[in-house]
Amino acid sequence: MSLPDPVPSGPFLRLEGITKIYGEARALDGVTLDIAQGEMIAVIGRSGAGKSTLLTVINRLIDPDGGTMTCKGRDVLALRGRDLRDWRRRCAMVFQRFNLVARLPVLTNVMTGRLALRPLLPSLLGLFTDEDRAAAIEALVALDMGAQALKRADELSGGQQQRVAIARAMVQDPYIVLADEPVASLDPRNSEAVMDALARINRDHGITVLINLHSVALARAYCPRSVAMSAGRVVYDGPTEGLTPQVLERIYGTADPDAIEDAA
Ligand SMILES: Nc1ncnc2c1ncn2[C@@H]1O[C@H](COP(=O)(O)OP(=O)(O)OP(=O)(O)O)[C@@H](O)[C@H]1O
Repeated sequence: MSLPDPVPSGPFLRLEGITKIYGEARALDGVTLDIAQGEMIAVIGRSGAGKSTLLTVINRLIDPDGGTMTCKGRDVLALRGRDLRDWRRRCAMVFQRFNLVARLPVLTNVMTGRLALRPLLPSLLGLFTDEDRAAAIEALVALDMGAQALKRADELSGGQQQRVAIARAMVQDPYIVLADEPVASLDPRNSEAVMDALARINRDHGITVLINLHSVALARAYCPRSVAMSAGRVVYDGPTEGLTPQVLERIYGTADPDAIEDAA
């Protein structure tokens, strides 16, 4: 899909009335959201609130049952074939479990992000170009992971593996990185390194970042804007500093940070 170059402000992605129903569960229930290019947004809320579903609908891994989604005015839900593949690579996902190939070198893992940019046959054969290699090294260096490039992925700590996954997302040349609980399985030091990496790609490369987080403290430290979900609905959308104890009580039923982490 050929979109105009990203602009620094104004709605980039617009969701209106997005609904996703699984049997009895309304995973998303009329979600309306405007996202500007270059934002770094935390998505918070209790377990089952719809946070993961929101990211996968944006990426179009799943399609909603209702509502509209536009990117710079273009109907994202109408994209098919090559345009849809292009959209998915422009919305790079980062998962809690990294999804790296354990026995392959870090560099190869990152280069697989480039496969989405290429015709199917070379992709199937896993053939990488010098350009792929250069892009992968550049992304690793940008995230202070250059020295690890030739190690096997499973030799790295969880935080380092997640930074490799972020480098892999970067070489997809994304408009937006959708990170689904990227630090949920990491200790505080590694969580910070991963959040720093996401903040860096946001700040230095202008990539919009949407992160599902269990921790309100991390949202406060890294994300100027928070979107809180409850039962598939957006119940708060505004500055993260506006998450007062009263607002948290409304979102989680408690304002106690430990109880919030357990509920999320
Ligand atoms: N594939 C599916 N089939 C059936 N129900 C689903 C499916 N995916 C999600 N749901 C339901 O949709 C609702 C929202 O789930 P979702 O995973 O988006 O929540 P979440 O906020 O990301 O939760 P968590 O923080 O636990 O990951 C839940 O009730 C969940 O059980």
